[in-house]
Amino acid sequence: MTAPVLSVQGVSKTYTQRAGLFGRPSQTYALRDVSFDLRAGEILGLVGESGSGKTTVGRIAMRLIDPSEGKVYLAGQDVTALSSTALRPMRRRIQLIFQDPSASLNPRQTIRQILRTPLRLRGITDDTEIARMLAIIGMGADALDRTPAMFSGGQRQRLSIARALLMNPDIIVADEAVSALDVCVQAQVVNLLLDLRDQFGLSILFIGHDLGVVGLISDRIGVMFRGSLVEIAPSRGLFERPRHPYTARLLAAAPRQGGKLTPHAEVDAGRLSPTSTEGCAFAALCSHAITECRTTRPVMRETAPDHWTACRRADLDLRPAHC
Ligand SMILES: Nc1ncnc2c1ncn2[C@@H]1O[C@H](COP(=O)(O)OP(=O)(O)OP(=O)(O)O)[C@@H](O)[C@H]1O
Repeated sequence: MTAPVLSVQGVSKTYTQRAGLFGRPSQTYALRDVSFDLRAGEILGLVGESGSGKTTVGRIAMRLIDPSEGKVYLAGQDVTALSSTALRPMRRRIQLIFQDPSASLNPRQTIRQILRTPLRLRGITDDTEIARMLAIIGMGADALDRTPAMFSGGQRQRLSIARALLMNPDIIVADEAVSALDVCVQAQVVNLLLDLRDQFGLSILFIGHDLGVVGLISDRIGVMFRGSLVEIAPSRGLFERPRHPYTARLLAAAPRQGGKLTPHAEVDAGRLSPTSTEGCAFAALCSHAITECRTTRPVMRETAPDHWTACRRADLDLRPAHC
């Protein structure tokens, strides 16, 4: 069996805090003994309430911060032991997408300049890959001379995904990457990430607090609670048979659509018709768009490729105004 693309083993992170100027320092655990593997082409979701340690896991996986204990392996190599110089070529393999693309795209640069930066870092001087990447994210060459402010939030997030992909990574860490977007636009970005996984075999660590969205995009889900990974299971199994009481509480508290949180049961019951025209139009409807992207796409692509392409185009052209 091949090594996981990312392996986090027994990782803990403590911070030292002092109560007031003269207070005694005390240690707080941001993470406690967290272990998991991310496999090639897998989307692993991480959910949990605010402060449960999700972002810390992502930052340690990227070695933006060091763990207090434990090891992180990228493609089998222990990166916790590497110096910052030795780490540099490894860093390219794992790219981060933030919640707020406005903060990560330089407002004074054009999209051409922004997308050229990762290519230059790879020593590539021609722009062919930029045009190809724009097509993948559903944009044309007319985007190149504009600045980030001239795009919607969803378009900016797609552009930041393009920039990350131009580094040619194996892994994307998407930290609350769709949380700030309207639900329609969330569906577009979720669709795009699923496409990228299918096309390029990318592995994605998808961090979020919305169990509905995380459940739909992820193959497996890890549940974080007060710094510990209390449960990790295939997405469907976790929804249907949560093993940890905290997971059950999260599921009970999650907002539902039509009384159901998970779309799997809807598909099984034949309530979604993946290849019908209504199914396609349905995909563009906000509250069901995310549901659709996970459940109908693989079937639609196999059985009705033209329909799937049309549907995907419609989905990419969707504007928040239609919500
Ligand atoms: N630099 C730091 N110094 C001290 N404590 C920190 C630091 N960074 C994170 N923490 C603490 O570690 C814990 C985990 O934080 P983290 O941001 O990973 O949680 P999270 O699940 O991503 O939360 P959110 O969803 O709100 O982003 C929190 O209690 C946080 O206050």
